[in-house]
Amino acid sequence: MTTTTSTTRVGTGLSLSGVTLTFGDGDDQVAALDRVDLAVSPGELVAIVGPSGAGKSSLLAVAGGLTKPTTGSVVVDGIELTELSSRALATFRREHVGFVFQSGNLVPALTAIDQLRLVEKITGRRAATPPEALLDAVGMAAHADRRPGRLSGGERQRVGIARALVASPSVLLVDEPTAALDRRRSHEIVELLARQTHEFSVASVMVTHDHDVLEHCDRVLEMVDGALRAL
Ligand SMILES: Nc1ncnc2c1ncn2[C@@H]1O[C@H](COP(=O)(O)OP(=O)(O)OP(=O)(O)O)[C@@H](O)[C@H]1O
Repeated sequence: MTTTTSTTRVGTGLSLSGVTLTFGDGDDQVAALDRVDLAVSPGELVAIVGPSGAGKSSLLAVAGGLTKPTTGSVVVDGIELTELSSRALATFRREHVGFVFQSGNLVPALTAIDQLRLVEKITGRRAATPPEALLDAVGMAAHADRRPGRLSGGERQRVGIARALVASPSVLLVDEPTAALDRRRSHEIVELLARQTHEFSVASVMVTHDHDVLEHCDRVLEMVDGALRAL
C-alpha cells in the first residue's frame, strides 16, 4: 500500500525577472525571451498572446522549470528555480506546477477519475481536494468512468484541468487550451480556468491565440520578439 499525506500549500505566486533565453550562437542566435519581467499573484489568471515564434511556449517552459533561462531569475513560492539541480527541478515541478496542454494530454487507457488518481500515486500525496470533488468542480463527475476515447475535446480538456489541480499547484501553466474547441466550449474552458484559478488561489498563465476568450482573464499581456508588454 502506498502511504499518502495530504497537504494544502499556500503559494506566493510566480516571479520572473530579467529572464533571457537564447538559442544558437553567432549569427544564428535567437533570443526566444528578451529581458522578461513578470509577476503573477496567487488567484490571478494572466493571458499571453502574440504571433507565432514570439516566445510564448518558451515563457511557459521557463516558468515551469522545464527549461533553464540563459540569464535572469525565476522564483516560485520563494524558490529560485535557476539554482536547482535537474533532479530537484523534477521534484519541484511535481509538487508546485500544474501543466495543461492543448489536447488535455490524457493517458488513453485510464478513465477520467484514474487520470487524477495516478497523480496521487506518482506524488505519494493525497489531493487536498479529492479527485471526485475536482472532477465535479469541472463538470465531469458524470463521466468519471469514461476513457479519453469516449470524451469530446472539451471534456478531455476539463479532465486535463482537474488533473493539473490534483497536486494543489501554486502555478498553473496552460498552453492553447481552446485550440481544438468551438467558440462556446472555448468560453466554457477559459471561464472554468478563471474560476479554478480564483478558487484554488493558483498563479495561472495561459498562452492563447484566441482573443475571443480574453475577457475571462484578469490581465492580458502581449509577447513580441521575446519581449512582454501590456496589451
Ligand atoms: N530548441 C530550440 N532551438 C532553437 N530555437 C528555438 C528552440 N525553441 C524555440 N526556438 C525559437 O525561439 C523562438 C520562440 O519560440 P516559441 O516556441 O517560444 O514561440 P511561440 O510564441 O510559442 O510560437 P507558437 O505560437 O508558434 O507556438 C522562435 O524563434 C523559435 O524558432
